[in-house]
Amino acid sequence: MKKGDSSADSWSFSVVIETKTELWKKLVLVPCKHCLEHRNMPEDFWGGYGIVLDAGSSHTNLYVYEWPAEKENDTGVVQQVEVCKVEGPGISGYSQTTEKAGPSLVQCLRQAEGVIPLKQHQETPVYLGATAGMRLLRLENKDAAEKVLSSVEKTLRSAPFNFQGARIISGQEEGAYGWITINYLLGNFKQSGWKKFLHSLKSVSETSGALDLGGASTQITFVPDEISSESPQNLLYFRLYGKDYRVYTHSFLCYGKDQALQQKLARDLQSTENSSLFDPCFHQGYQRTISVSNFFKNPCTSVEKKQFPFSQLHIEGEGNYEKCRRNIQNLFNKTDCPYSSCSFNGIYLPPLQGDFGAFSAFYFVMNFLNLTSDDPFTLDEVASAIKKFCARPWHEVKLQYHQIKEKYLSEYCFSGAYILSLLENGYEFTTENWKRIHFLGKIGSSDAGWTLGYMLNLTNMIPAEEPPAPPLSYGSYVGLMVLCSLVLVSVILLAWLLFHKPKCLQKGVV
Ligand SMILES: O=c1[nH]cnc2c1ncn2[C@@H]1O[C@H](COP(=O)(O)OP(=O)(O)O)[C@@H](O)[C@H]1O
Ligand SMILES: [Ca+2]
Repeated sequence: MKKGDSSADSWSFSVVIETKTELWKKLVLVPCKHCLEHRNMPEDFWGGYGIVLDAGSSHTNLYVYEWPAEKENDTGVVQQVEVCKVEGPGISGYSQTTEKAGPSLVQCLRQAEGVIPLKQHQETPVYLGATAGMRLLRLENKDAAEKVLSSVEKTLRSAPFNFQGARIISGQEEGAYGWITINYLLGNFKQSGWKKFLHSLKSVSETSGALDLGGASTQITFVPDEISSESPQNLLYFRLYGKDYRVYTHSFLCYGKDQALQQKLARDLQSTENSSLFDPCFHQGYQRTISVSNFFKNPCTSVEKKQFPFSQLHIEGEGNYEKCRRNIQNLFNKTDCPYSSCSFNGIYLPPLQGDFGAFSAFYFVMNFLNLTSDDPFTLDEVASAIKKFCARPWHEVKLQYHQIKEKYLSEYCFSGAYILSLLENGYEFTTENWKRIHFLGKIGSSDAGWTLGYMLNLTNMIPAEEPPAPPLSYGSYVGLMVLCSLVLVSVILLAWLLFHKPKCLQKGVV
């Protein structure tokens, strides 16, 4: 397979999805020495930069990562040094003008050129991973999705970096790489000292679960207490630093916050005979008009398609949080569950376990609502804060937050209510384990998201086996030598005292 062939999903990736037994679908991190050769990367790859473009449904972000020259024996050494938000929509927004998708990335690629030293440009790998917006476009119009990918590939190949592929990643990968990122940044994979000792007593290491909310999909990934083989497509197996991890993951397409709103509106439309609608999830006084004909082209709403005697729908806000929650609840089908336990829509979910890092739109929304403090808010406090915000009239909200984009501002009430519905009704977080959700924007200098995990894996930076202990540092070596010398001198002194007792002691003279 040729380098950079974006049509192949697994050509040079050290993550390969394979079915090892009937029961396990395994996502194995292969310790592949040869991977670097396959990817035309220099052997002395350590000490450099890597670029990942996160082509999300709403927009594309370019991240530059840097790692030190020494292959350190600890996690958390790879760091984000730059992020650039691409102007305009996500690449799936170029379905009508596919040739413009690639050029939209040029400005951020130039910015990366300024950050990375010139002599390292050629060896710097660049990857683009597209998520749910492109998964939806592929469902709606495969040809347009391919053209968009070709356009971005063309642009990335013309940049001075080492192009490594532009592809649509699966929801399972998105969940897995998000989980890898946050646990890598939190230092959960490699422990030292007492922490390592404590963890070695347990069969499974303590890791943090990952909750990712995008515009078009949402992912939940964690290590459950007991693993059942009921739903193999939700189970992944990793071996990292010599430890096995059995991870549950699921990605819900159409349940990112933008598509969830589209789904909600599509349902509301079913019960209206006229061209205007009151919506409890928008502030009182807020108005929006949507085109009905475009609305049902989207795979997330197409099942609700029917003929309407009007082409424009006029929406008016009511600002009623409780009604909004009831309205959103209809998106989660909790009736049929073919497994021992489910989240919604008949999808297996094992009992929730441990702490969770909630990032991307989970963080953006909760941060806007001032609900992300270190001393976590209770579930009741969060609900009443969102209720209060939803009840504020639109003119007042707009006046106070005039600097915020109207699209975001007008939807924070819906988004807050949706986040609570997803977590409380969808995944069934309770008042008790709500405390274990931590809303994270960054960990250190790096954004929480799937991109770092993706790059760490593709550059083979997380080994399957624990690397041998490093040689001692100079300081520790000197310290050890001094300690040995002291012990040796003490032993000689003690022996001398025992075998050559001073005469005064031998004669019992005091
Ligand atoms: O500052 C912000 N405030 C509120 N929402 C934001 C902000 N920045 C990004 N978002 C939202 O976060 C979500 C990011 O989703 P993304 O584009 O990654 O989609 P995907 O992961 O489903 O492909 C979108 O809904 C976007 O509108
Ligand atoms: Ca995303």
